[in-house]
Amino acid sequence: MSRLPVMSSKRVLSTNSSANVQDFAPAQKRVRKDPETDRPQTAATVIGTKRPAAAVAAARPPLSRPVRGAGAATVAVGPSRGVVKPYVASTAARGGNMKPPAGSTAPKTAGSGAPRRHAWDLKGKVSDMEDKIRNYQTRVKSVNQENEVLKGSMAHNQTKVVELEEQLKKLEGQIIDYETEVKALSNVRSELDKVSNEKSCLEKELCSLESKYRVVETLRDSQETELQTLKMKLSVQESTLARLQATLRDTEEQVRSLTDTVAQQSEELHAGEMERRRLHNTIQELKGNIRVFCRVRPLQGGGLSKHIQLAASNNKMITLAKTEESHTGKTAETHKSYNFSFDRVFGPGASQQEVFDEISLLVQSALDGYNVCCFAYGQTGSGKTFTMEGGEFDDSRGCIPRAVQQVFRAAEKLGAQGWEFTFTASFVEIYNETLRDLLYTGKGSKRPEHEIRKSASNEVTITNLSYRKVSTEDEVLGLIALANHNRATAQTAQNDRSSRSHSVFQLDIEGVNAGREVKCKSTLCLVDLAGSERMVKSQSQGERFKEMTAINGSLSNLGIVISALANKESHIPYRNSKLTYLLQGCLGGNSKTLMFVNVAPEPDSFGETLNSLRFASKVNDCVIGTASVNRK
Ligand SMILES: Nc1ncnc2c1ncn2[C@@H]1O[C@H](COP(=O)(O)OP(=O)(O)OP(=O)(O)O)[C@@H](O)[C@H]1O
Repeated sequence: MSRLPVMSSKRVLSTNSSANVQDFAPAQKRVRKDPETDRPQTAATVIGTKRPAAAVAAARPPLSRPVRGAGAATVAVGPSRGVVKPYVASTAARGGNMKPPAGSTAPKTAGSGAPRRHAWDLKGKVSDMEDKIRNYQTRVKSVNQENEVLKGSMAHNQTKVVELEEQLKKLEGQIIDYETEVKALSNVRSELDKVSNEKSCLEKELCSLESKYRVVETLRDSQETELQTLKMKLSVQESTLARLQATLRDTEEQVRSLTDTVAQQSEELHAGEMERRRLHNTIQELKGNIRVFCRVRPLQGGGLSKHIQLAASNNKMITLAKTEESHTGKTAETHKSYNFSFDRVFGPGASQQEVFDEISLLVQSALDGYNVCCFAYGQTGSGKTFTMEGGEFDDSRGCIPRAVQQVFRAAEKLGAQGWEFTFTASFVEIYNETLRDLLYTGKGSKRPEHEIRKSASNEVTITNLSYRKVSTEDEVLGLIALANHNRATAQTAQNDRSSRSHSVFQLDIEGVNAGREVKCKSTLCLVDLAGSERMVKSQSQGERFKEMTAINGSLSNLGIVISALANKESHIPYRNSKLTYLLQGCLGGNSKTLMFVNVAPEPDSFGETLNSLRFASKVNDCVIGTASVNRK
């Protein structure tokens, strides 16, 4: 690591010269290198012999020799060997390191050329030895000093070593830290790689985005241009709008005034509608609350009937004329004619529409809140069903479908004036004084029985009868078809039954004008009566006798009721027959009644026609009291 501190040992080593190292090297090694060591130790063998003093003095080394020059010799003369080496040999081996002091006169050793002491010069040798010893002592002292220095240095170095060890520990800790850091850094590096990958991806994306941006910029520029154009257009439009707003304000003002006018006119319209109803009713009352129309059926083979004459001057007279043979035989024949006057007489050529036009005013009265009852009276085959129901084609449709159509159309028109209507239809047959629901759709075996009930508010209802809510003309026509189907089923079981039963179609009408808090309620009742022909008692037997009794009873009671109403009798015998009981609400003071007397033009029906016209004439003479509207 470059951050590691430089070892101080280098400095320590630099203080010691290579010579010093050699000086303090082990003595053995240096001895081996010394050539003097191979030489025979003659000096040792001559210890104790005398030598001259001068020689000794000459052989003595100078005292001022450098301490370091004797280092190796000190080791060489270590006490472990017990051998004293000659100083000369050791110093000679050192070369230039041990320089003798200048001016020294000591005899040279054999190696260096110094004079050798003679064998006898023991003193000189001793002196040399003493010199050597002193020299060695000096050197030992200096070595000791050096040793002390070295010890101090060593202690210092040891301290340093401890310090360095501590530093080393620290550094090892640091290394661990650094290694951890390195690991972390390698993680960082991998992260960095990832990031750099991501970066390159992002750069690519950026490139594509930049190209897109350029496209968008182009687009923006074009849109800005467009925007400018639009702004210009907008300003034009704004000025137009301002003009239009001014116009709108004027128009709103006009609308307000028109709304006021409409409200005023609506008031007037309502008042007008009420006035129309009042006048309409007045007219109907002037015409009579019970009216009788006579209708002559065309001859089945075509042509004109001879015995029925209709007044050409008006359409209210009918004359029955018959020429009979004289019973006395005095005259060839007797001419008898019977004149009858009705509210209206329709000849064989009268269309269904012409007939309906006359009763449509009464249908309007039903919508205005008056009970209306319209029934057809006449012998079998005289045209009652044709008048009331008619045929399938539009032209031949009878009073019931036309009345239904008128009711729904008128209700729709009145809706614009705030009226809302609900309609309930029922269709019932009275046969042999028994009621039968013609709108029944269940199993024949489970047909319920019916009773006529009168509520506290004098409303007549039939128990278990189907009362169907209807809202369209088609729904009602569907119910009429269902009723005809039910009648036809009964007819096959019992021949010619329809001629011997009364069928009563009732449409209950309820109108509400919520805005004006006005309500009205009425019933439009359209009845196809059973054939009115009388049967000779002797010819009527069994069921037929029972039927005829029931029919005659109910028809004659109808006449009685109408007569009682006309005479304002205290008791009106409604309950004497199912027919009058059921029609109670539609007959009398609170209703408008229309009777069709249908006439068969055939000569053999003369008697029945006469009877029918007589009955109708009686009814026509009745003036039933003023009808009151069912309005709240
Ligand atoms: N005004 C008329 N114009 C043309 N055809 C008529 C007219 N009146 C009745 N008819 C025809 O005469 C026939 C008998 O008429 P319708 O069935 O209406 O008599 P009805 O009195 O109802 O008889 P019933 O009492 O048996 O029911 C029918 O075929 C009918 O189409």
